[in-house]
Amino acid sequence: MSQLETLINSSDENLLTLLSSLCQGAIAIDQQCRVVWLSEQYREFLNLPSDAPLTGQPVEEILPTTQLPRVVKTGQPSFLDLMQINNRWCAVTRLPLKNPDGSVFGAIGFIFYDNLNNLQPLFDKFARLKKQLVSENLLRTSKYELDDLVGDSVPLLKVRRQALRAAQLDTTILLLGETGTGKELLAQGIHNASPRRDGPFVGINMAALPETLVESELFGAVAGAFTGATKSGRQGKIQLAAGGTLFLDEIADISAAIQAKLLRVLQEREVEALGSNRLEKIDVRIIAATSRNLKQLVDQGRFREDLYYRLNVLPLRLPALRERRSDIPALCSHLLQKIARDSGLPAQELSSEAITWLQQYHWPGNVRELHNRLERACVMAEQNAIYPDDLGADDIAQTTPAFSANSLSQIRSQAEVSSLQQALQQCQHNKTQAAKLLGISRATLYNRIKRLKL
Ligand SMILES: Nc1ncnc2c1ncn2[C@@H]1O[C@H](COP(=O)(O)OP(=O)(O)OP(=O)(O)O)[C@@H](O)[C@H]1O
Repeated sequence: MSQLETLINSSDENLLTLLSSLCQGAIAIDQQCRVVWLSEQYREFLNLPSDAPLTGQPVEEILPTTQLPRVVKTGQPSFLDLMQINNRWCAVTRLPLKNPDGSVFGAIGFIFYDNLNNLQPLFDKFARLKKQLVSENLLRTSKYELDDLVGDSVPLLKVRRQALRAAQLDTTILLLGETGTGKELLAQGIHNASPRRDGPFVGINMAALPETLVESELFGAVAGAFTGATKSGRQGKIQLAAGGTLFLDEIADISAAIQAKLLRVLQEREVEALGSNRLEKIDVRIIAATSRNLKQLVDQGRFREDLYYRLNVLPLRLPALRERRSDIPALCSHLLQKIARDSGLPAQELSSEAITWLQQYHWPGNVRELHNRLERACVMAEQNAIYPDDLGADDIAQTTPAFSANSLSQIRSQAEVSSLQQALQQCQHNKTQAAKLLGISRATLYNRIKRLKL
């Protein structure tokens, strides 16, 4: 029996009666964040049947948006928070339960929802400010759920299962996979399946930022910290993600200086804004992603080994599209419907020739390239269905390289070089258009050009 259960059971109900009378709902959880006690009133408020066995269950299963686990983890109370439960505004107070030595053995939460009329102006203001933050793009909301990851091939189902389990833990996640395989989509899905789903989801593409801006974008800057810094200073993405998830895309593309600063964030959970000498505690879950071989970069001395191990706590690998060709038909129908919805045009059909071509193409840009080719086809198609030419098949020399003793990575590089060259040629060296055609970001295209020494 846990310490908390002993405490509750030994109080011959007095403690429980007292707690229940103080508020309109109360819940106690233990150190493992399992429910130890729930007041009758709270049970009714949550519409839970009176015979449903609740004790012993992870608290998130009863209250998906609860913040009590954070109180257990940090030992910090939150005296007044506003949250919506069952579409009703509630004022919530959460307290950690501590041993005399300060260690936390549980937490208790109280909610108030009746007679809150005097708090209505506060609720209105809170809702208004939240809306304003979203509209000013300061509070990012993530739109994708794990179910939006289309496909039922074995490797996709595996990664979706792993992601669902990973979402419940608060550890750092490293998403691996080629460009366009859905890493950002998966990161959003994990955030939305995690206890942090009500917090912000803040994404940052490390490769797209000029070196000079990375530091202030990520860690923030105090007023006047550098030439061009705003008068009021700038909040960093890490601070903006407080209480939520920070998604660091293209993590391999950061300088040694940023690697060192990020290591401190991961190790100490502290951040120091540019120009400040104050360390600020932060509460974010980090999901990093890369399409590059991070371990190889570590071996080459181009990425810090200690940072690599801090990031690689829970690696999830997204399969390339060519490794899950059986998902192509479902993806096509999903993407064609999306394109039709976005453009307002009727959804196009694929000819059997197009399906064959889609199944055998090597997809260097993965799902993003599939989306772009289908979008282009919807514009190009002159007949009542999409044909391979509409998908740009004639632009690609689809020559299967004759087998030689080349290593897989050599073959892959050759394929990359040839598709990059063709795309650049086709777009008269306009990099934005070439990146779009290949289904990769401009930053990725620049990286590839540099890496492949084109
Ligand atoms: N399994 C999938 N189901 C549906 N859509 C997908 C899937 N995978 C990727 N997509 C779509 O493909 C596009 C690219 O995905 P995303 O941006 O998540 O890839 P990425 O791996 O993060 O790419 P990069 O490495 O270039 O940043 C997005 O429009 C995304 O919605």
